[in-house]
Amino acid sequence: MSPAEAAIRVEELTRELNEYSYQYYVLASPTISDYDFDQKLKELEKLERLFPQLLDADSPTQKVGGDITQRFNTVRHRWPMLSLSNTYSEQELRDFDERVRKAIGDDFEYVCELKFDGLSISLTYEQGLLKRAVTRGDGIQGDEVTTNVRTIKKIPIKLRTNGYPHLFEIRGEILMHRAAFQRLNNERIENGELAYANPRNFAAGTIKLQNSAEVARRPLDCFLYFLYSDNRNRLFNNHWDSLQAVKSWGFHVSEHTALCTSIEEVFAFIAKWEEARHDLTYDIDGIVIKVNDYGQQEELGFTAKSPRWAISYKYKAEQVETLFQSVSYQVGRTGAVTPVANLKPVLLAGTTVKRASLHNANEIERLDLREGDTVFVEKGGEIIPKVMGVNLLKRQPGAQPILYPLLCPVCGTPLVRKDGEAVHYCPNEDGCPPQIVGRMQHFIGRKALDIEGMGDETIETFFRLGLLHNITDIYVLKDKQDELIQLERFGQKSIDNMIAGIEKSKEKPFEKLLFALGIRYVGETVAKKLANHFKTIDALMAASKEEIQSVYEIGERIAESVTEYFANALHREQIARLRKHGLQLVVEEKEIERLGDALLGKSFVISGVFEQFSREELTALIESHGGKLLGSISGKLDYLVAGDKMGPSKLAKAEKLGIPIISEAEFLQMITYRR
Ligand SMILES: NC(=O)c1ccc[n+]([C@@H]2O[C@H](COP(=O)([O-])OP(=O)(O)OC[C@H]3O[C@@H](n4cnc5c(N)ncnc54)[C@H](O)[C@@H]3O)[C@@H](O)[C@H]2O)c1
Ligand SMILES: [Zn+2]
Repeated sequence: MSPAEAAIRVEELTRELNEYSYQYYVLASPTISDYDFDQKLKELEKLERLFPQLLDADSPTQKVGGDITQRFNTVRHRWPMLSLSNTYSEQELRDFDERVRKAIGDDFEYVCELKFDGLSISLTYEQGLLKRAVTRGDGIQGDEVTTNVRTIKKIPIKLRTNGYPHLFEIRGEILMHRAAFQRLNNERIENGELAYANPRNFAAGTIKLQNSAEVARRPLDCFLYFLYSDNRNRLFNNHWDSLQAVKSWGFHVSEHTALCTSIEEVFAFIAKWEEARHDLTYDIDGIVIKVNDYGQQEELGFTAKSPRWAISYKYKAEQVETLFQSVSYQVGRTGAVTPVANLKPVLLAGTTVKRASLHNANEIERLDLREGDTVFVEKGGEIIPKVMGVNLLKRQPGAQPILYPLLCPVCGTPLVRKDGEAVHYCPNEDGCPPQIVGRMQHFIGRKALDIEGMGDETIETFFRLGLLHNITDIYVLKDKQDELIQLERFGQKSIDNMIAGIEKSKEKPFEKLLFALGIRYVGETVAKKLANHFKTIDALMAASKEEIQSVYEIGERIAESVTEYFANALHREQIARLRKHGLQLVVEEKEIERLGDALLGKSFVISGVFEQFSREELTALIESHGGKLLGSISGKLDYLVAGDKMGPSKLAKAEKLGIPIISEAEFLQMITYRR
């Protein structure tokens, strides 16, 4: 390759790798496998070695990938948080072992650990108390997410034993177990929210939420694997001993760790976990191998991006090739259309795979999927496997591209796609059978009106027989008992049960009903916020988009969806009928526990990061003292409670409108002094 050719290739690889990293770290939706990403990175490294004049300080080979958001305090790491060099091959691992031997001789040990597939976190403890938690960010500085990390039960807030240094930093990986991932992701799908692709993305997305109460609701775990402190070398000689010690201080350290004296033992560890990893309840993507002795680690040192005394051996995600047969388009409760590839059955990671997800039209286009193609299928943390690519060598000449349907595959209505969204929807929400059935199933579901004695199948059967056309029909079933008793497998006892369940659902609180309606983007939490703010369905129905959007943490997308829903005459008529049947359309008083009236009639916006309270806690304080929270700054606002790192535009707006800007302490005085 000539230097000119190399320069072109280096530029091309740099551009591609930067784009993939952005998709991976910032958008949390990778479009290339880790293996392919790492191969491209290695190709770039090689070119930079061959043509050193092409090496740029800003190259992806020199930087730790990651993102820093503007939403948190940015904190500089005392010790840089580096990446690890990685390999997928036995030979490269032997080369690593050779390099280590050359530098420090033959007398050393390795510690082998699992490579947890989560996000790294740095925790600082002072006097045995958790002071600060910071994400890796770009390796030099990261986001301070202490409030969120404090909700993780496996991370001690206060250490119980003695013997730890006065000040130390400990690093580890935050992750979500697969079972929790599937449960919470299914909930999101049911609520019409965007699903996460895998447990790692879910964990990373959770740690960066602004709402710590929501973080606490999502179970996260954390394994610790690095100790740093100024006097570390006086306390321990090596990494292994430090791991045993931090375990006794109360940290969660993996039990699947081994001390190895030869590279052959390392290979045995790798081979064991290649199989055994499927039995773990969380994902790992490889093994980390670290030189044990601290003195030897120092001798080996670091590159710009990673320590020379450690390496990760990554497992290639299991991939198989099979024939793609057709695409099925499934219509969900919210009208979202999901394309699924039907495949020639094939064995993958212990299960037979017949179908694989294609996500949306963009994905089909990206894959350039054609009829009769042979595809690569991979199993990630996802519920169903994913089509990763097409084997172009096996493409039939003249194969036709897959065209996304223009019409709903069930009801024939032209599909729509909103600006900026990847997903197609069938807009015929009140006439498209899977949407009607799905909405009724959602209505009776456990988290909605929780109607006992009625299940998904009952709904389907009743819909098919013409006994139910929409949710309001559920409340007239009691007048149709003569018809019901004729049905097969439906005795008097189950009818009685069901009718009792339906009657009981009339007492469910307004927020449950609001959630049960299945308005797009109105999940449980949003329903609760809207109910608490507007108090009655009439107030909500009369509210403008702007008024809805002014509710704390309610965005434009939700506001638009709610106003659209209630603008529909059919929906208004359904509400009228539900009212006639006696369902709860107002918030029962007493729902907000009142601590005082000091803030009665006053409205607040809170912005930024606070010292003593989380934003959630401040919200609760305002509401329990009779105050109201607004979502945005307007002339009607009484106070802006400003914390650290408040957005400059908010500040400017409040100043322009002459709205009093108060600190956390000033706010607290408002409620203590007047009580
Ligand atoms: N598919 C894509 O589009 C895409 C894009 C960018 C990056 N990536 C992937 O991400 C990798 C880069 O990410 P990275 O810098 O986080 O590297 P990495 O994930 O390969 O390894 C470093 C990380 O491993 C983690 N880790 C887990 N268990 C550990 C243990 N026991 N000891 C020490 N560390 C442990 C730490 O968080 C550490 O930061 C790339 O090599 C690539 O595979 C993929
Ligand atoms: Zn339809």
